[in-house]
Amino acid sequence: MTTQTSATADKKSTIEISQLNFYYGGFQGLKNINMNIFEGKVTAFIGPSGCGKSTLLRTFNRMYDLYPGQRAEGKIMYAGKNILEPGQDLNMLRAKVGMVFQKPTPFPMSVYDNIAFGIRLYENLPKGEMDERVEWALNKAALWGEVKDKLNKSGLSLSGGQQQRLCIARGVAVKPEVLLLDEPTSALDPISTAKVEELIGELKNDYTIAIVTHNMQQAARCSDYTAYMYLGELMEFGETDQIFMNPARKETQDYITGRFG
Ligand SMILES: Nc1ncnc2c1ncn2[C@@H]1O[C@H](COP(=O)(O)OP(=O)(O)OP(=O)(O)O)[C@@H](O)[C@H]1O
Repeated sequence: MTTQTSATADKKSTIEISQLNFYYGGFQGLKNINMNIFEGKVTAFIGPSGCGKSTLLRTFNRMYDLYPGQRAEGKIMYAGKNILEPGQDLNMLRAKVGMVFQKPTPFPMSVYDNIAFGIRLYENLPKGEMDERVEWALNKAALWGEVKDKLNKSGLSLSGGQQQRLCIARGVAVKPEVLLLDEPTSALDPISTAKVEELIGELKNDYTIAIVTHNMQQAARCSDYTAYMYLGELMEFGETDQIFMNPARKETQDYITGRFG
């Protein structure tokens, strides 16, 4: 049974999750999840290792569909449709609900093509417009200044922090509505982490963001809402300030104060 505060009741939702169950073969990874992801806000998912944070994030764009034996039941309403139903345009869904992974994963191609590649899958832009879009996306990811003279260099030649911002730029370039960030800073040094956190604060002006993090300070700093998960269940969900200052459940309190796990 999830504890939810009333402050979450009257906000506009981008994604509405109800009675969501998820299975890895015979193992149930998510149990009856009910929550909303609010428009233009950052929602952080926290909880001990293996509690289902990444599993939940991967249902929002049906990333799990790429793996046999994994299935979801219930409802995830996005743009007026239950995306779990058959017959969805998954390429379009993944363009609208983009994802950035824990480890930076640039393609083995130039910085420019790392951005242009994804755009070409969905749009046929003339060269001038493509150049503008690439610059726009790199600017959005706070990377343009550092790479504008290296656009033809390999994406793999950038530092880890720059590679992660390149991946964020790649996600932003196709103009998604939602960005899913799965521990986006866990492989980064503190300076790169601070840059990505600052970026998250700016990106939420244009996008709805869901982030999985092990870093309590990061969740407290970056998010508007926090969801605490445990053993595949959503234990508590509410405004970040309330979850951190005055959680309704003792389990949440124990986790965020480090008395658990
Ligand atoms: N491919 C898989 N096959 C079977 N079980 C899996 C698979 N991936 C994850 N699980 C199980 O599902 C549960 C949830 O895993 P998940 O990766 O979502 O947790 P998490 O909260 O993101 O953990 P972490 O913080 O360690 O990344 C765990 O018990 C895990 O062992």
